[in-house]
Amino acid sequence: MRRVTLTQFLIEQQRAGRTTPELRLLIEVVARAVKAISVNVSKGALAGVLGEAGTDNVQGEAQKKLDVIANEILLQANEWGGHLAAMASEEVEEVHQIPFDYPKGGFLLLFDPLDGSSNIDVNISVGTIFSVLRNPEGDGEPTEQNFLQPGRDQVAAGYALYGPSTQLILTVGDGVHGFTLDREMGSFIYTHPFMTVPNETQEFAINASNARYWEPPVQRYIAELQAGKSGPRGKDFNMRWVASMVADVHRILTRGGIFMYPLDEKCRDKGGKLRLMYEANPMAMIIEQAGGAATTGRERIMDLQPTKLHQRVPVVLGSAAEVERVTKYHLES
Ligand SMILES: O=P(O)(O)OC[C@H]1O[C@](O)(COP(=O)(O)O)[C@@H](O)[C@@H]1O
Ligand SMILES: [Mg+2]
Ligand SMILES: [Mg+2]
Repeated sequence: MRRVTLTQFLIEQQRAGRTTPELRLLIEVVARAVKAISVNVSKGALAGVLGEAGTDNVQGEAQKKLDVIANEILLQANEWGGHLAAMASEEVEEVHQIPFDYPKGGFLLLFDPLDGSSNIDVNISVGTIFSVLRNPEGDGEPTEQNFLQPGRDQVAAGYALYGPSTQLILTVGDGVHGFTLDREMGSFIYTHPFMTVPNETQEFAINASNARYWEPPVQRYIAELQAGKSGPRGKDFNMRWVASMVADVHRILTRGGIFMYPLDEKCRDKGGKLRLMYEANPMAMIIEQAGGAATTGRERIMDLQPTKLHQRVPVVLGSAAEVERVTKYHLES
């Protein structure tokens, strides 16, 4: 069987006019960084990368060593070859400018370097999430304001999943494509063309320990699922919660389902739990490109006008029919 590498796939996309040489190279640099992160993640205790870093990030969360390592790998790789003007990361408070003596590129890169940090030390899947925007300053130096573009303006989005195998999932606005890392060859191989989310599902993902804080529409929706065959839905539902958004979303992309981190009394002051610019927006683009839907419970995530780089939002995404139902319950309440 002919094996198509990520590079070959991207060249095909470029030939078909779906991407530019600059965007192709940017994605290749991100993929190279992902390989380096994958090596560190898989070595675990052997490389001494587990445990706390002893520092807090901008959001006041304790950083793990791998949060810091993954962030450094992505920043360094992209400073020197990513056709970028600037970057933004979950682990960095301010916009990270590309060094001054280097020509500015036309894109902005945003990322969550290590998603699912609480799973690092217990050897459960973690990931990296990224989003690419245009630099509205042309070749000028971007400000935080320049990053505050709605998700519908993303030119590419993707994530890497460091699981039993390392996978890279990518969209440049023409469907969702999956690649699996061949560790011996060091190449990402095109294994999952045009991934789609089934419209209906019997599986849901939510942190049920927050049930007492949920709003009434979420209480109603989950109670109906839990009622199973004898309830209004007339069928049984199963539940899964990895607590790594990348892993939970990847399951939904593979076999359908709904993922929710809704607004609740615990996270109301912050606006939600998950970050808009480098968690919700890229995942929303991927899920929509795969035929699913993504809302805050009230509005489409990709239509939100961001107000802050590290803004948090409620997230409801996955199989379209289920997301529509949850959104309808919110709008009716
Ligand atoms: O600990 P909880 O409430 O289950 O939250 C899990 C969620 O938090 C996150 O781990 C947040 O991501 P980070 O690890 O990048 O901070 C998501 O991946 C996941 O969906
Ligand atoms: Mg995260
Ligand atoms: Mg993170």
